[in-house]
Amino acid sequence: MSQTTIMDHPLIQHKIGIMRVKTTSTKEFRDLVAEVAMLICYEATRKLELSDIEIETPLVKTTVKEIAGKKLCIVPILRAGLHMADGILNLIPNAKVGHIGMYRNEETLEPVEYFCKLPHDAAEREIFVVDPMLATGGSAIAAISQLKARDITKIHFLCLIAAPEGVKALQAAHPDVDIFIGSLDECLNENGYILPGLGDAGDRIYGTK
Ligand SMILES: O=P(O)(O)OC[C@H]1O[C@H](OP(=O)(O)OP(=O)(O)O)[C@H](O)[C@@H]1O
Ligand SMILES: O=c1cc[nH]c(=O)[nH]1
Ligand SMILES: [Mg+2]
Repeated sequence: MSQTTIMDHPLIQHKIGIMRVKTTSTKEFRDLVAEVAMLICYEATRKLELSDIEIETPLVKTTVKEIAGKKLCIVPILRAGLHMADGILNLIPNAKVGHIGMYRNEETLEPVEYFCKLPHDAAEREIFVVDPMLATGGSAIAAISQLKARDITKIHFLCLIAAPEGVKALQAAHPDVDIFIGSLDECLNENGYILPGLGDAGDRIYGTK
């Protein structure tokens, strides 16, 4: 049974609050994307399986835990997801990274895919799809459908900000995918932007507006 988890950690709420401020600089915004992604990843990896290994401390032999299998893969949805992936790689540096390029048509709000490159053994991996914004849900739904078409089954979705409309659509389209959300906002506006939101995440990360 999949779950939707909304983060209530004070650090996440504090940092997302700074990201919402329109005068927050590109550099600070970018740094915060990586930091909040890392904090959400901490929760999203809570159920990873562990196995026992024998080691020697400087004093005795003992048994310690390690992540079983070590088959993880982060899949950022370009562009804005890219910097979330960088933050998460600080926590799980040996994860492989796949990329899905997707942008929203500004009039129809439909996602347009322009790139997909995944590790050759992606179907054997536990996948963390990352994108800061879940608005209508179209981009996340299309990206996850693309993964499932390649026989990938163990999928989690991580975002910084979600609209209720997007959460509902994603849950309906992919009920098997766990969703981790930094902040659940109020609604979408008439242009498909999240309110109160933080604006266009990609533009704010890369300074393109
Ligand atoms: O839930 P949706 O309605 O599909 O909207 C969310 C998408 O919109 C943004 O990407 P955008 O299209 O602006 O591309 P960018 O990352 O290149 O800026 C965001 O990063 C998501 O991918
Ligand atoms: O509010 C929104 C909605 C979609 N994409 C963004 O970057 N921001
Ligand atoms: Mg954008």
